[in-house]
Amino acid sequence: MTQVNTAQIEQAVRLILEAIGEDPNREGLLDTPKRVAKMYTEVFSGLNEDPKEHFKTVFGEAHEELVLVKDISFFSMCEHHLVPFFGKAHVAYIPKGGKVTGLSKLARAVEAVAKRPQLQERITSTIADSIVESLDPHGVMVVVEAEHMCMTMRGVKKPGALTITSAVRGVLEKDAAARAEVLSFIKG
Ligand SMILES: Nc1nc2c(ncn2[C@@H]2O[C@H](COP(=O)(O)OP(=O)(O)OP(=O)(O)O)[C@@H](O)[C@H]2O)c(=O)[nH]1
Ligand SMILES: [Zn+2]
Repeated sequence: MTQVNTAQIEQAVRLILEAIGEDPNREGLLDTPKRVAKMYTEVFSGLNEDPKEHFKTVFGEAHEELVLVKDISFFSMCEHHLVPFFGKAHVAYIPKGGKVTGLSKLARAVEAVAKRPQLQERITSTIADSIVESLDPHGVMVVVEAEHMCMTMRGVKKPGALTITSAVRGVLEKDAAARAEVLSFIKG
């Protein structure tokens, strides 16, 4: 497991504060480097986690129809600007051969993948591929909707703009009606 170098983060934050013309020794900022190091340790904790680990929990249930956990809230950090993007992930799969995983494990996998410097597209496809590799299901569909702070608080400044990404695997790739059913459940 990679250990986060908090001393290095603290040093870097002090340098950034100096670089913007702040005084890192003024009272209000004294503990800031330490707080930021603690915060980064938390928000990047997914770097130490393999989402597939969570899918080791399987129940031998003969359910070979849709399972959808929707509205899984997540917070991630855009790898280009290191500011947050956040929203909801919807994770659907059709189990095969009695490989049904715990419902919370789908949300745990989202957390593991989101808590890294990320791209929304990569979050979406990594979750889908982890389910395929671990559970070998009939099909998977992951839809992620998020607002990117780098598009709202800075740069192009478009608050409310929502980015939607999807990753579809297996039978859901070919079956438009099944895909539509998943989408209708997500919307409903
Ligand atoms: N595809 C994708 N792009 C992202 C994501 N998060 C942020 N971006 C984009 O990454 C791009 C980086 O563009 P650059 O031109 O290198 O950086 P920039 O000058 O800060 O760009 P602006 O945001 O347009 O000001 C921007 O268009 C962001 O909107 C993401 O999850 N997926
Ligand atoms: Zn960004």
